[in-house]
Amino acid sequence: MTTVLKLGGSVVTDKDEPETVDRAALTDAADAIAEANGDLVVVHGGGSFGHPSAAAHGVTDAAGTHDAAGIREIHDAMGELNAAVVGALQDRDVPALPVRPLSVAYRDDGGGTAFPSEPVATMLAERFVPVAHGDVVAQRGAGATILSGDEIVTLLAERLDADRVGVCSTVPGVLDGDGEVIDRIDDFEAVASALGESEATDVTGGMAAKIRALLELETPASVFGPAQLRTFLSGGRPGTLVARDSTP
Ligand SMILES: Nc1ncnc2c1ncn2[C@@H]1O[C@H](COP(=O)(O)OP(=O)(O)OP(=O)(O)O)[C@@H](O)[C@H]1O
Ligand SMILES: C=C(C)CCOP(=O)(O)O
Repeated sequence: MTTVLKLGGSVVTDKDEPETVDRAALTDAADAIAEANGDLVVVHGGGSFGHPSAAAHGVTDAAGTHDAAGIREIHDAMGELNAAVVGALQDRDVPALPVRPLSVAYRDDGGGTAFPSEPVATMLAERFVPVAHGDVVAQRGAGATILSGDEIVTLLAERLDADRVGVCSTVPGVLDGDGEVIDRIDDFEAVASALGESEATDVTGGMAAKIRALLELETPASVFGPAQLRTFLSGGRPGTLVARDSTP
């Protein structure tokens, strides 16, 4: 059983304070992951590390830069957060290892992304827990652009033929216009009017971009909040199920 789990940057950082880890939330998430069984790939987002730094350099998932110092700054900020996540997991005896996208992933001039999955698959085969993150990556014709953790989740889930996909964000699921959790989404347009951007600085499009990415997947994905992480990791389906067909 292979599970790909995204830990939202908004969960593991304080999105209102620049480059600040939310230690309590990260500890809770690491405790839940330490109890999980099966092959697990963790991907985390940018939160108050990647997003402000990308915004400061005018870089998004569509707008690139050739400023090498700026690219390094974004990558370093994400490296710092990645070290905190890997460290919290290793502190709980989870055999976590960092996976840094800038060194392996790239985009073509149409924005198509390649993320070689062999290093991740080999880590899994050796019983490690790979921990990748949203990052800045080279893009042909554009310098470098932002690759979101959500897109990495979909790319790795496909390449690794994942059985389960979970996206843990600060919200208990995707909310409708009345603030109620939507049980299931199989069509973007049906929910588009309720989907917005993130409330914090976010260069990759918040919930709307997340749902678009997850609807590309063959494997159904769950979107849920931190309080439901254990439920998801023990086989439950909390929050919103994003599934483009009738697969359960
Ligand atoms: N209909 C909606 N339902 C739920 N959340 C929504 C909705 N519309 C907009 N949002 C916003 O989307 C945010 C989640 O997207 P965001 O990209 O910030 O999360 P994340 O993946 O946890 O963080 P990061 O992008 O840093 O990894 C929520 O915190 C909320 O502010
Ligand atoms: C902003 C950077 C560098 C990463 C974005 O990843 P996301 O938070 O998953 O959208």
